[in-house]
Amino acid sequence: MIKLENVTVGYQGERLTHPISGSFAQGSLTAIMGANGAGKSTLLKTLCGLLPALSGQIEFSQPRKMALSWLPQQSDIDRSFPITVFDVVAMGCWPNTGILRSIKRNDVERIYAAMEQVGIANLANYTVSQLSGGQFQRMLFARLLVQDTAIMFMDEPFAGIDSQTQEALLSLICQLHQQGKTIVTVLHNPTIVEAYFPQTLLINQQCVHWGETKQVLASCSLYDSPMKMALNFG
Ligand SMILES: Nc1ncnc2c1ncn2[C@@H]1O[C@H](COP(=O)(O)OP(=O)(O)OP(=O)(O)O)[C@@H](O)[C@H]1O
Repeated sequence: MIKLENVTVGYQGERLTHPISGSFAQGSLTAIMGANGAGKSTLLKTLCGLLPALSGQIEFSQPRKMALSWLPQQSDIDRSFPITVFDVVAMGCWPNTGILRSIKRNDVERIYAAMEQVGIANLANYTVSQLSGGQFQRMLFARLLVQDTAIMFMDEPFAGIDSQTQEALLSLICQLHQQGKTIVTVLHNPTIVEAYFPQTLLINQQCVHWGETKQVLASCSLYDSPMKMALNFG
């Protein structure tokens, strides 16, 4: 479980969000929603420990370092770095092996199994600059599968990908949820959120809604206009 008590996030002391209190239960599947610039990515980075909270407390029921993995926004990643798909997916082993130790045969099998599961085993020797957006996103999911942590944070995993890849990745998220993972995903599309995500955390500077997705979306007065809602939570 991850418990938040009056947590605010932001930069240089300037808070982006209303204080957030509540918890991500073990095994829950939650969407974080809010307008552009509302602080969703900042909240995710704060939960991961990459940024300090401006105020409040975040408590993990297990040591955070080994328990979580993070799928960053594609725009946060330098795709010109000369590294192969295999090597990126192999980074999922680092929490267990350390950066400098070589991976074992068993790890290589896990890496190939993960690439197979997301349909990119044939791209193992490609460099990341040679991948399409959807292939790149599948690669990041393969790394998450290798990391195999109890908690998974994902930042806009479907941004800029085709509907077939989106379906494949949504089905993977559902499988991971069924395996008991705690999954927190930043998303913009209310139709996907309503169909697949039982819990929603809606944030902006003035208020926070957190609970069952239907109730959270219904509490938003713009619920009848998904597009308006995605762009302008108020
Ligand atoms: N490193 C940084 N230093 C200062 N301000 C930042 C930094 N990173 C982001 N911001 C600002 O913080 C605000 C929130 O950014 P964030 O990326 O968390 O929003 P978001 O809700 O994820 O938005 P989007 O839906 O557009 O991805 C934005 O106004 C952004 O300009």
